[in-house]
Amino acid sequence: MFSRQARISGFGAGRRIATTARGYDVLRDPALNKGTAFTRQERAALGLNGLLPPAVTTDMEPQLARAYRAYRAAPTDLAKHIYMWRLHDDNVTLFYALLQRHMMDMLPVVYDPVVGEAIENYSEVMTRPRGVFLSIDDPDSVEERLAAFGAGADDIDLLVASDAEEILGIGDWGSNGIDISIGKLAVYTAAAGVDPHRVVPVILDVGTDNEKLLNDPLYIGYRHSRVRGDAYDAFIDAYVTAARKLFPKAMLHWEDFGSTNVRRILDRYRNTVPTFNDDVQGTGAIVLGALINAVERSGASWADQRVVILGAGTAGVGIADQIRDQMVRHGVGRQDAVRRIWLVDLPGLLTDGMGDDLLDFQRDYARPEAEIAQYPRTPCETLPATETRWPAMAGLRAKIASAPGIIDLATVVKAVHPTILIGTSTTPHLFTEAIVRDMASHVERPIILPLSNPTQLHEATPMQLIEWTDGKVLVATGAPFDDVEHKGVTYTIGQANNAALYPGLGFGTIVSRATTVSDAMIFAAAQAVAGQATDTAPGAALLPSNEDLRETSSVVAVQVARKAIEQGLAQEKPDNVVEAVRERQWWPVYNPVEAV
Ligand SMILES: NC(=O)c1ccc[n+]([C@@H]2O[C@H](COP(=O)([O-])OP(=O)(O)OC[C@H]3O[C@@H](n4cnc5c(N)ncnc54)[C@H](O)[C@@H]3O)[C@@H](O)[C@H]2O)c1
Ligand SMILES: O=C(O)C[C@H](O)C(=O)O
Ligand SMILES: [Mn+2]
Repeated sequence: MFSRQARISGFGAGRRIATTARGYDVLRDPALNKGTAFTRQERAALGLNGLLPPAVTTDMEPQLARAYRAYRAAPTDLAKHIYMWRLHDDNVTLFYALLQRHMMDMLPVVYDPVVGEAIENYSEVMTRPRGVFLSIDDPDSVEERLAAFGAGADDIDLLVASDAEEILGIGDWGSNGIDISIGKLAVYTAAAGVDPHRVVPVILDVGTDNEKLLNDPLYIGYRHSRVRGDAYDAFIDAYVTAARKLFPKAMLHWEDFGSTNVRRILDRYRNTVPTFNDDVQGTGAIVLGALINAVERSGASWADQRVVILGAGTAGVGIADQIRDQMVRHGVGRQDAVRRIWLVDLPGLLTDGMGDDLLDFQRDYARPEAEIAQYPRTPCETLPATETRWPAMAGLRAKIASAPGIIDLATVVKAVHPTILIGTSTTPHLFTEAIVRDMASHVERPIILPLSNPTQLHEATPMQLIEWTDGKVLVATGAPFDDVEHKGVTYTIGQANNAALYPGLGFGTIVSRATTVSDAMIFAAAQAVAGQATDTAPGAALLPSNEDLRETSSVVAVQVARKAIEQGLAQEKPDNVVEAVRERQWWPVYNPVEAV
């Protein structure tokens, strides 16, 4: 990703870079390269005369203009994504300066939704490898491979790792999933100012069950089915052990694991390592942020909410846990709070009769059989036999599909009259007009969050929800959507994507060097995001705009670091947390490069 030839002192603007590199070695190092922005003195000292055209453009503007033109000329979103990462190969500073200037345009190209397309086509997208590839085929080499990255113990703040079993809502993409670790880290830098030279993207290749990849001669990963069980756990442990040893100050971020592994991994490390799972906790917290504002605007109280969640996997139950805790904060008993949440998945409403077939983190929410005995059952087709992504849920559905049949979403909505409906099912169109109209007929301001990424997987579009509820809905979505006009009101759609939360959560953890990431730190992050969407006019978004991501993330980081200090988890306790966050932020500005 960058070379170690450059030793960088200080943070942010004004730091100096000293290098022993000369000539092409300077230009080929994306951390050092400034292209035409090298001054005449730097060109002379670094042996660049003759290797650059004569124009000297130290204020970056002409470079930004050139790069933006090239970006616009790329014919498709995927071509734009590839262009951006080629630019990054060339000049990291210019990449982030461009991204920051055109955040609303470019974030969806570098990150979600286009990152999903890039992962599906990664053999075309990959040019220069980025990050670290670890393999379960060679668990003894984990430390050696991480060490090959070339960073010292004090050089790394953050690692993002994925085993790519459940990328967004598009399933298993094996080693191609390195691009989600890379994309998440780009957002950390663009949003929060995490130094892009102090991070490591990691892919944990445990094989893939994706037949398409296994049969693709261009596939870049290991060609065998996913390894599970003890060997899997030992491999994860080898990664954590090596990462902790080599980079003892770094935070570990987990991304896009499958629902049968995700909680076990999180629970194993959360009390001893500075770590969080973005899909469980980051998502839970950004959704809670949106709901804090939605419930307030609905005029109802937290104690009166009834919540239906479609898709009871990693994200769905992560969200349920945050909602449960929020109800408890508002005086509801824990068991009562659990009873106000209904989880619906492939087998329909989850009930306690499903017993051991449920995933461990779902069990608390299973409805008592006695309660649902009278609910009508719907016979339904089972999934195609090839469906392997959710064996537990698909198996349960197959068991009950024809007799007695499942209790489907429409039935649950009819019976429960939810105030909040959330979609994390990876399946488009499941919030049908009939279901939404039914919900809206029983509640003044239905709160509906279709969250399945990428865009085309959303359970409904904001335009549909606004139309079907005649503008009464309070809506936020996982992917970015344009404003919707309805009866003279402009509805701005807040994006409930964890990208608005995890960068600040991670940066606050880094700045305070917290030893763990506590529930209170996560709640502080949710409150901090919610507090920044203050416009309550009709149609106003429930969350702050991504245009303001730097601002939002800074506030989140400050609140998270303060909470870590307050809870005694911080190893660094600056008197002025705001100043400490500001000082540590990396900005895409050119700094002087000195020859040594
Ligand atoms: N907006 C965000 O910030 C955000 C964050 C995390 C995840 N997500 C999205 O949420 C979705 C789920 O992600 P995850 O990590 O929880 O995946 P997961 O695999 O852990 O969970 C998906 C669940 O959906 C269920 N499901 C599949 N088809 C269904 C159907 N037809 N009806 C009901 N349930 C069905 C599966 O059985 C599984 O339990 C993805 O599309 C992902 O992109 C969004
Ligand atoms: O990556 C995203 O856009 C959000 C989330 O982490 C997801 O898995 O969908
Ligand atoms: Mn994710």
